[in-house]
Amino acid sequence: MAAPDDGILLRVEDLQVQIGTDDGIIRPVDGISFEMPAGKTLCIVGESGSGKSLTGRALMNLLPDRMKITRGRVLYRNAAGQQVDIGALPPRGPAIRAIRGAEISLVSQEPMAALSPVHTIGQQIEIVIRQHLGLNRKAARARALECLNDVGIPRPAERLDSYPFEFSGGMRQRVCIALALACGPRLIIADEPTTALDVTTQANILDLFKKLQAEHGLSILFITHDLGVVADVADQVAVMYLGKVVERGPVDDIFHDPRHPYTQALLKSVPTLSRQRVHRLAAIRGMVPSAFARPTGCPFHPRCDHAIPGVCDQREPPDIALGAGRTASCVLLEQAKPAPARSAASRSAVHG
Ligand SMILES: Nc1ncnc2c1ncn2[C@@H]1O[C@H](COP(=O)(O)OP(=O)(O)OP(=O)(O)O)[C@@H](O)[C@H]1O
Repeated sequence: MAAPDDGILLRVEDLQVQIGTDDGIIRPVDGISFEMPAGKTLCIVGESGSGKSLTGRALMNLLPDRMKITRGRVLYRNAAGQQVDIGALPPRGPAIRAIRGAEISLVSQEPMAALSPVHTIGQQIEIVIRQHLGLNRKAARARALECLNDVGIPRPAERLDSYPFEFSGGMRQRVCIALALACGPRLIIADEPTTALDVTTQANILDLFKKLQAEHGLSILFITHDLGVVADVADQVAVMYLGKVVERGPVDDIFHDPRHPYTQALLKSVPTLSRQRVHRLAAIRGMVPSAFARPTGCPFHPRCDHAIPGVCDQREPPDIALGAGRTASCVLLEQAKPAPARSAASRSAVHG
């Protein structure tokens, strides 16, 4: 079906992912909704176990065995301008294979796991190009060279014949990004791509994503637990907690006017140069509960300083609309008025 171009590349509606385990069924992604504007970066942020990675994989219909999408839609506007529900496609069928790796590609945290140790990086990039773009060997090699060049690998013509172990961690992540770029994708899902890297290399890789976005008009879904990374790269933010998107909106609104108690607590737990001098950091009390021990009502209520007994432990909070593209799910906000529009102020709260 042809879709009107409203600037939204991907619209996730009420998405739920279920896992059948030996101990029962769990729902690590439990009815989430958000939109990805074309050519922008959306960060999904939250603590470990909040369901960020499985959300990213569900968007590519690339879930591990025993997991499936049980509710909702992943509406993607493809290169031909048609709207496709990715979640409804057979996970191993030709339709999703034509999208995965070609229009939507994945960069994960551990480059060594994504690359074959026994093939040169040239061979690995060329095979993807030949598969999806149908180019001959010579043209595929030229395209692979262009990709290595694009991601800043020095002496790219020589490095095409190197094996992954011959690269440093940061250069290996650049190779993975080159692989993800090889077929000219429209959306890159980057799952904690800098977590395993030292701080300087991390900053270089974040700059690379920004450069590639500016040059190729890429949309990027960036999954991270690090609010410093969010402040650096995000246009839009979705905050996840225990399988739910508890707050979402433009990055400046999330940093300067967080409305959900979980977002507020996350921000208070981030060191800043000015805050370090005068305040102790506030850790969020307690732990993210196991997916098997999901609290009733609001999933955050056992750790929330503002929880109202008899309400937050009983009632699932509704998504409250707080302005354009802005929602938060908390009963405390039910009487809230839309926040005033914010200017693109600095995100110095995290950068210090
Ligand atoms: N293979 C699996 N089998 C059973 N449960 C799983 C599996 N993978 C994930 N889960 C469950 O789903 C939850 C969400 O996992 P997910 O990897 O999406 O979290 P995350 O927010 O990306 O955290 P992290 O940063 O630690 O990966 C986990 O806490 C776990 O309960």
